[in-house]
Parts: sequence; C-alpha cells; structure tokens
Amino acid sequence: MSGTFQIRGGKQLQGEITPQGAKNEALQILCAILLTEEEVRVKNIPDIHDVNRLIEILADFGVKITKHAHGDYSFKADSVNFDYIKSAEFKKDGAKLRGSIMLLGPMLARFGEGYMPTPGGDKIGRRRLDTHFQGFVELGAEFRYDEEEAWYCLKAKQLTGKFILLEEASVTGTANIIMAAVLAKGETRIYNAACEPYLQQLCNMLNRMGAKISGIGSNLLTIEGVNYLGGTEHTMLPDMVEIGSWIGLAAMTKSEITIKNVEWDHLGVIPNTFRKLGIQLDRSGEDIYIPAQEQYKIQKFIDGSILTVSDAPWPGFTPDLLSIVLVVATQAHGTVLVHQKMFESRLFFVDKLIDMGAQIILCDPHRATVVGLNHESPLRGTSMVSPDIRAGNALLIAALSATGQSIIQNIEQIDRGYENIDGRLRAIGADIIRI
Ligand SMILES: CC(=O)N[C@H]1[C@@H](OP(=O)(O)OP(=O)(O)OC[C@H]2O[C@@H](n3ccc(=O)[nH]c3=O)[C@H](O)[C@@H]2O)O[C@H](CO)[C@@H](O)[C@@H]1O
Ligand SMILES: C=C(OP(=O)(O)O)C(=O)O
Repeated sequence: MSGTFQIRGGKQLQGEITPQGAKNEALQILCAILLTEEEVRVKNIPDIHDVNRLIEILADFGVKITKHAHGDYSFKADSVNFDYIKSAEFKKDGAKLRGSIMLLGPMLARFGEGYMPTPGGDKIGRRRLDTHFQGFVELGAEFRYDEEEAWYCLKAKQLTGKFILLEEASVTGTANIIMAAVLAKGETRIYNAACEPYLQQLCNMLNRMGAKISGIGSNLLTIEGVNYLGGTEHTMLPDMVEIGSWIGLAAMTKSEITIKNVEWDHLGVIPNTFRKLGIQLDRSGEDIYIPAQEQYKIQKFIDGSILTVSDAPWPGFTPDLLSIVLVVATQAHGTVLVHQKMFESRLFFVDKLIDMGAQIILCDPHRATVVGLNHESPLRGTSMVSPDIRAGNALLIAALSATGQSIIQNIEQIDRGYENIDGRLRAIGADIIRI
C-alpha cells in the first residue's frame, strides 16, 4: 500500500458516512479475549493497521482465529504459546503499537506471568506506564524492568484484590488493572479509574464473561474476583474520534453530511464542544445531521472571554479530538484557545497549517490560539508529512478544504486508525487518491 495521499481540495462534499468500530475499544477487547479458554466473538472490529497488528500478535501467541465476515471474528485462546511472548519476534511485534501493553493484565491474571517490550503508538510526548505497573504490584505481582532490553516482566503466583488509588486516570492503565483484577482473589477497588466508553464496554463484556464489576462508568470500580471467565459476544461502539472528525470535515468543507449510527448516548461532550465552535449539528435518531454551513461562529464564555477547548479524562473532552478542533477553528469566525493538557508534543503540526495560511499562535507546546479566517480566505494546498494519527487526519481535513493540490506523506500514520479513509471520503465526493 502506498504511503502518500494526493488531494485536490476546495470541493463541497455530500452524503452519508458510517463510522468504523472504535480503535481504542478494539485494542482493549482483543486483549481481553486472552482471559478465557472459551470462544469470544467480536463484531465491528475496524480494519486498521493497529488492530490488525494486534490480531497477528494473538495468532502468533497461539489464539485460534476465525473470520466470519468483515470485522466479525471469533477468538479462542485455549492453548497459548509462551515461547512466542519471550521471543525476539514479539519484542519487535509488541513494540509496533500502544495497545499491545494491555496484553499484560490478561497474561498475568490467567498465566501468572507477562512480558512486554516498550510499546509503540503515537510519538506525542512522554507516555509513561507507571500507573499500569503500580497497579499490578499492588495486586501482588513482582515487577522487573530490563532497561537495556526495554523489556517489562511481571510474575505473580496469585493476585490478591485490594484498594488501589491510581496516580492518574490512565485509559490503558485502568484497562490493564481491571483485566488483572477480574481473576484475582477477593475484592479490588480502583479509585481514580478512567471511565471512557472504551472502558465501559470492556467492563460490560467482562461481566458477560462472568466477571463481577460494579461502578461501571464512574471513577470507582469494584471488582469481586472470580475463578473463571467464559466466552461471550461483543460488538464495538462506533469510533467517537472518527465521528468528531467527520463533524469537523463537514464544517471545514461547507458540506451537508449525515454521520450514521453514532450512538449518541456515548458521545459525552463531543457534540456540544463542536457546537461551541458554532457548528450546527442535529440529532436525527442515532444519526448526526450537519447541514451545509457558509459560516460558523465561535462562542465566547458567559463573561465575554475567549473560549478555551481543553482535554480531560472522560467525561471531559478527549485529547484525540483536539487536533480536529484546532483545524476546524482555522476557518471559524472568532478566536479559540486550544489547550492540550495531557500530551506535550501534539500541537507542533500547527506549523503546517500556518504554511497553508491559517492564523495560529503556538503559545507553548500545550497551547495554541487560533484566529479563525471565517472562510474569507481559504487554506492553500501544500506538501506535508503526517506526524501522528490524529494530526494526520486533521491535516487531511485541512487539505480537503484548501484550494489546490496537497500531498500528505507518511499516511501509514493515518491508516493506523482510520479504515479505508480515502475510499470512504471519495464516496462522499472527495478528490483523494493514494499515489
Ligand atoms: C490505545 C489507547 O487507548 N490510546 C489512548 C489512551 O492512551 P494511554 O492509555 O496511553 O494514555 P493515558 O490515559 O495513560 O495518558 C495519556 C496522557 O495523559 C496524561 N494524563 C492522564 C490522565 C490524567 O488524569 N492526567 C494526565 O496528565 C498521562 O500522563 C499521559 O501523558 O488514552 C489517551 C488519553 O485519552 C488517548 O490519547 C490515546 O488515544
Ligand atoms: C494516541 C492515539 O493512539 P495510540 O495510543 O495507539 O498511540 C490515538 O488513538 O489518538
């Protein structure tokens, strides 16, 4: 597959787009299948690089995998190959994505040991894993980090439940600790737990497998350990990050777009955050309808001060959509401060937007002030390199709104998280090809 997109921007798009299954949920759910020897069927799995890599790791680990249809697989981890997990091959494979880190909790819970190289994922600043290992240690695991090999090792004959106060509400950290605790002896309580829909879905699936988790959706989870988990079926939610991206795309390209089956109840503050940027979006059953809008005006705070959009652990606004907010603001009427609190290297892509004609001041690595152009002067097409998965999609949206041709290289970073993005965009009228 080629690594470059060629885009001719400035076209109005129109039609319906259906979001893929959620990437970050899929990564959790696929790791959880290791917790049982019985069959787990999972539907709406997005066909994206990160998820496919994790499926390959599971296959190499000895998990039996059957593909029933697009995005619909059964997994059976009734006999696993621990030699693979200790091999040089896994050191390479596991390091290719972030989500692989969540294999550790299930390995430890079911097999009493777990190994992992430093995981990959976006290069968006420091991404520590302390919360994961502190949680495992609190449950009774022995932890060793081989600095030279960047190799994490965990062992535990028996995990025992206890009260764990997390240092930070880490998404993958919470998932890992939950998956370790479901098979631990006694009761675990996790306070300051992350509670993104990804995690709610994971907990609901684990309960269907026989786990006893309560407090789902809150930051205090109570988990009564059980001896055995069985098979189940699970369907991924639509990807909320994609949904937010298509809202942004509609506004930037003045297009009328319907986003199908978004499952509104799981979108939290996302719709209202885009409404604050002045974008009209309406609920139509489970769809989002965005009419073609010539202009959108950023709201101010009640006291008249400039709007800030910042990220926060759920139910706050997800950091994975801030790059989209930023790009959308470049053509809004008004000014907004985008404050990326969690990650320190996720805003540098603004340089490219500035090259394209956007008015942005990068105040520091965490904050950018965007002065919208009110569609009075369009962005200009240019050549760029996708720096990370979300900035890549934001630049793609910028290119679709811009006049002239744009080239985006390193689209591997976009394919990591978005299924057949060029094909789906062409279906609503975009001029985009892989070259
Ligand atoms: C595979 C996967 O699911 N990746 C997601 C997951 O990554 P991941 O689970 O790796 O991210 P974490 O939730 O652990 O932390 C993200 C960053 O925010 C900081 N932090 C986190 C919580 C907190 O209360 N305060 C704080 O400052 C952390 O130090 C870290 O730098 O969650 C991130 C935060 O939603 C998302 O961007 C990633 O897309
Ligand atoms: C940062 C992200 O991914 P990962 O954690 O897999 O790097 C993301 O999905 O926006």
